[in-house]
Amino acid sequence: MSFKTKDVVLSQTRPTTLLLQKHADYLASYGLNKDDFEYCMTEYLRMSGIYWSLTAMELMDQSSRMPKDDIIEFISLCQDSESGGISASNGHDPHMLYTLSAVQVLAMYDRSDAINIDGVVKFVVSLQQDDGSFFGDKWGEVDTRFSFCAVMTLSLLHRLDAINVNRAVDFVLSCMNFDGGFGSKPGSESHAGLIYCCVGTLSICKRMDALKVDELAWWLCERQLPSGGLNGRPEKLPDLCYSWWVMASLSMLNRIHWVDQEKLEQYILACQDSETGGFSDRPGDITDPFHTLFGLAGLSLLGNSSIKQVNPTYCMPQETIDRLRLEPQILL
Ligand SMILES: CN(C(=O)[C@H](Cc1cnc[nH]1)NC(=O)OCc1ccccc1)[C@@H](Cc1ccccc1)C(=O)N[C@@H](Cc1c[nH]c2ccccc12)C(=O)NO
Ligand SMILES: [Zn+2]
Repeated sequence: MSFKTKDVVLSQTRPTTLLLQKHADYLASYGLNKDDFEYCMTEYLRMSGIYWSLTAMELMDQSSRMPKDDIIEFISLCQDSESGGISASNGHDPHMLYTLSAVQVLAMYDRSDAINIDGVVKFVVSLQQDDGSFFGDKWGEVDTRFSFCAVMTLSLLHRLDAINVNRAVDFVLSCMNFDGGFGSKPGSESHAGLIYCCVGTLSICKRMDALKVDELAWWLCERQLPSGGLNGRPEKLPDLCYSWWVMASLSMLNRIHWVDQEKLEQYILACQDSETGGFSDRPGDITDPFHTLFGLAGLSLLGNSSIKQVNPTYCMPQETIDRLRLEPQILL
């Protein structure tokens, strides 16, 4: 009987060095062709796409190639005057996810003055529920992702005191599973992306004392496969973006040495496309700005000195977090 572990095999002809200039050129030209099919199909998450591209360019010290004034004008047009929330594109519904992406972009540009900050605070506060959880928008979906959006958005604006932080933490802790991990709601199965959101929430609220650190770190390092890549749950295929969700979590837990960092770096480098530039989820797949950010951010966490330091809690340049004098907790 053979047990076939779901994994990929890295080819002998894979990239083994960082193609920095290719990635900067890829992101600088991405989305310039507004008629492009992919550009139109991703309008629903445009604000996040801007955050991924700008953060990646910042980490490569190439953000001067981004259209700064157009981006800032786009963001101010996306704020809903009635709710105070920000939408992914003009005319779309305001949502926690895109309010966060917009505030992250403006924080990097040091231009929070381009939006109505009190409006953003009002929007986030309006979505907190009695049990401490947060809706994503007025339609009422609860998910620990939105707890993370809430505390990240408010802390970037130095307005964390506007919500009930103790209740927010209590809800996140009510989602902790026997394996030390977290899901989207109480009783949901552990998932690396949601673990990243819950650990990040506790890091910003300085409540990491409540974590079952060794059980959680063990579950996280178990995500690594023979290829060196990481998956998001047991039995799943490796995916580059999970390198970030898992490693950023281990970084906050001060357990990053629990994964084989050399093999992980090989997997990340293998996800580059030497022709188009950019990173994909697995070697040979089509690249996109989302996986390009998380490939670069992952290499930064592994100590690649040709990439600027990234903050594991905020997934933003450390220099931005330092300028804002934010001190998210990491375990010592
Ligand atoms: C909505 N998204 C996803 O569902 C991706 C899809 C995917 C990519 N590779 C495999 N699947 N999955 C994903 O982000 O899962 C990780 C995750 C899940 C929940 C919470 C946090 C992270 C992606 C977009 C996407 C869609 C389709 C293909 C590629 C990217 C997405 O927007 N993820 C979010 C996840 C996230 C990161 N930080 C957060 C903070 C708060 C809330 C969410 C996030 C993001 O990166 N926001 O900036
Ligand atoms: Zn992915």
